[in-house]
Amino acid sequence: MTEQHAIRVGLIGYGTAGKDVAETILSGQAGNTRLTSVLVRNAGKYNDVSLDSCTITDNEETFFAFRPDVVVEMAGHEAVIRYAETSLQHGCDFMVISVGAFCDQKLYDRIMASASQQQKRVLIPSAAIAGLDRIAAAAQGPLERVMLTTRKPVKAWRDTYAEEVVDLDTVTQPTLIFEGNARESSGIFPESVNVSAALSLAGVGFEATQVRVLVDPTIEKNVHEVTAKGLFGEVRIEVQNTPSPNNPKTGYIVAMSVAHALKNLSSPLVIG
Ligand SMILES: NC(=O)C1=CN([C@@H]2O[C@H](COP(=O)(O)OP(=O)(O)OC[C@H]3O[C@@H](n4cnc5c(N)ncnc54)[C@H](O)[C@@H]3O)[C@@H](O)[C@H]2O)C=CC1
Ligand SMILES: O=C([O-])CC(=O)C(=O)O
Repeated sequence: MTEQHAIRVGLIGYGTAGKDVAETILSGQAGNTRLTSVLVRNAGKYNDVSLDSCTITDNEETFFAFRPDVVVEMAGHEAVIRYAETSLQHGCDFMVISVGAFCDQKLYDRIMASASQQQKRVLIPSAAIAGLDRIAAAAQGPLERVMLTTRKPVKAWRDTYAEEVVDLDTVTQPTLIFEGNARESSGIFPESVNVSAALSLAGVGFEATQVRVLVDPTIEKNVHEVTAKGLFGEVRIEVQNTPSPNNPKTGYIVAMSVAHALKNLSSPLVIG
């Protein structure tokens, strides 16, 4: 494939993970892709940022005028609500990391209908979690249990729902702050437990996916443990993600996973 045929990428959000994704594309780590435009909320904040020939804009029309093949959302639930259907209707695939927004079933159904109608795809990279391929394969047969346990250090829980249920300044022991299903966890933790939504969509859905969330002052990394049992057998997968210094809620691996998913779009070899 020549540079001329590079996959055109439009990025929504230039925060912790979005910036890292932009860098991977510019450095060639995301395969044969080209960053055409970045949609931000206030372009004036980025006057000093130079991304080769890519345009940073806060204007939706300008963003889509660059005709991206794939729009990559790295901006949060509100951006999914606002731009998923619009992206598909502009003829773009939509790669999404704020998957928890899909806990709104009506929104999810509308987005899926748009994707089918436009013959475009919604792409969900593994991001902070692992084993989605295994859970999706295992869901081909009966699955009797899929469970996620998410544990993060105190600093990852500032400015979240956790502050309503635990005193983050004094907590010394691992403390359970949520137990329920993924429909609930995706909505309660929009910035921290999107992984529960990705797991649901891979496996047994939002209601049947069980979720436990802990504030854990004894750990340094963001830990996600997936367990599942079914006809296929059993699996237990634990990831320990190094938190990004700019946003300890998010691991470095999130942008790396998006880069890998983008690379898969143009690679002759697709693994996973
Ligand atoms: N699926 C997964 O495993 C993971 C998903 N996430 C999701 O990714 C999101 C982003 O993570 P970070 O980069 O760490 O957050 P961040 O807070 O560092 O960056 C988000 C950026 O998006 C921008 N933004 C928000 N709404 C926007 C809009 N409508 N248009 C354009 N830009 C907008 C913000 O100004 C900010 O610069 C999180 O909120 C979370 O929902 C994060 C980690 C893992
Ligand atoms: O990066 C992580 O550990 C996971 C995360 O924030 C999310 O799922 O929203």
